[in-house]
This record gives sequence, structure tokens and C-alpha cells, in this order.
Amino acid sequence: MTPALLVKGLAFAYPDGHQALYGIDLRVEQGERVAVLGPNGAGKTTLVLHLNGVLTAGAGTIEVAGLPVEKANLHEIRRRVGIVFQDPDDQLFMQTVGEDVAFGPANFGLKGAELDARVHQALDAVGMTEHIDRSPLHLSGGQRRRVALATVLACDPEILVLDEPSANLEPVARRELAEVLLALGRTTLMVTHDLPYALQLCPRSVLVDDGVVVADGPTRDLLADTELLAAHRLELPFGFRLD
Ligand SMILES: Nc1ncnc2c1ncn2[C@@H]1O[C@H](COP(=O)(O)OP(=O)(O)OP(=O)(O)O)[C@@H](O)[C@H]1O
Repeated sequence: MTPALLVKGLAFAYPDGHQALYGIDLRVEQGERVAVLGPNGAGKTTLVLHLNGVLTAGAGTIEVAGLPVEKANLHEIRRRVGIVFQDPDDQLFMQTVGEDVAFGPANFGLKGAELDARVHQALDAVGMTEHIDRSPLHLSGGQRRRVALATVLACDPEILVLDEPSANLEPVARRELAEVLLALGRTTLMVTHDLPYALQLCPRSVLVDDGVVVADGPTRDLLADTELLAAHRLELPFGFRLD
């Protein structure tokens, strides 16, 4: 089967000459949930920003469900790859929650009853339907995070990319978001420093450091390898035990 994501030899240097990625290889099958782990400055965000063409590869190739990520395809690629950024305020800018969630699918050509149905479906998936007419400015951080996820889900992406989804969430909101993500059953790439969250949500993890993939395997195996974690400045929270 065509993989959801195929990255081969991806290298990238920022305009100031800083080489952030040295040759990333990554294959994600349809329906997989994969955590992207790594210390600060490893290249995780740089990798993610290539997946929908915000950054352009210096070398190597990326395909999303068989479609190469390149200028000619960017409109379709941005429909296929939905990125939920760490700060929901980067994604919410309309007067109401409903308008924010409608923005993406309207841009991809949906209108009328079809658009309304898509907005309701997305808000329903994140448990935010009752807030449809509220201003995103008046929501809590956890609620804004969910609406940001709905704005992406409304575009029905092939791959959901989440940048630090659990950051700054209270424990209940963190757990509720995990339940939402598990229920979606969608191909997901999740960048996170929250190792227990990676374990709960992603059967597989990829460890990135210094712009290369240094480990790729079952999340439990990676997290059980204390030498590997220590070598890449990763650490399980105090008192956390893998059972
Ligand atoms: N705009 C930029 N110009 C130059 N270098 C950059 C730029 N953005 C990031 N970098 C550098 O590229 C490297 C990778 O950064 P990146 O943001 O991808 O790391 P990260 O793994 O997402 O880190 P974190 O966990 O801190 O978010 C770092 O060394 C960083 O300093």
C-alpha cells in the first residue's frame, strides 16, 4: 500500500547557513501514529515544516500519499497535511469558532450545507459543538487547542501533524485530548517532549537529534533504553515507570 508519508534523504539549511537536517528518512504507513521525539534544537519543527511545504527541502524528497511535496502541488498537499501548531493563536483569527473551523474547508471549495456539515463534524469530534458561536478569544487554553484541532480536521487531512499537543494543558484537558486523538483513528505524527503522552498515543516513535533519525521503533522499547534517552537529553518524568 502507498505509505501516508515517505521522506527520503531530507536535508535542509536555514538561510543563515545553519544546517538543521542532514538526511532524514521516514516512512509512515496509513493509520499509524508516530511520535517524533528529540531534545531542543534537534530539528523536529524543521522536519514538520517541510511536510506541507512551509520550508522547501535543500535535498531529498517527500511524498504524501504518493504525491510529491513540491510547488505545483502545494494546494493539495496543504489539504492532505494538517498541522496543528503548538500555539492555537497561530490558527484562530476569525470572530467565531464556527467561522474559524469553516475557513479551511471553504478555502478548499466546500460551501453551503456540505460546509456546515463538515464544520459540525469537526467540532463534534473535539467536543466543542456548543461553542460554535463564541469568540475563540473567550475560550480557555484547552478549548482553544481543541478548536485549533477542529480547524485542521475540517479539511479532512490524510495526515495530522501535532506540535506539542499536550504543552500547557491541565491534566484533565491533556487526557481528554488524548481520548479525542485516539478516537480519530487517523495517521498522526506527533512532536512531543511529553514521553508518557508518546507512549499512550503512539505505538511507534522516531528519535531525532542533530538533524538525523537516531532511533525508530516501538515507543516502549525506545523509552526503556535509558542509555539512548540519556545520550539525547530525554528523560522520563520523576516517578514514571514503564510497566
Ligand atoms: N529560522 C531559523 N534560522 C536559523 N536557524 C534556525 C531557525 N529555526 C531553527 N533553527 C535552528 O535549527 C535547528 C533545529 O531547530 P528546530 O526548531 O527544528 O528544533 P526542534 O527539535 O523543533 O526544537 P524544540 O524542541 O526546541 O522545539 C536548531 O539548531 C535551531 O537553532
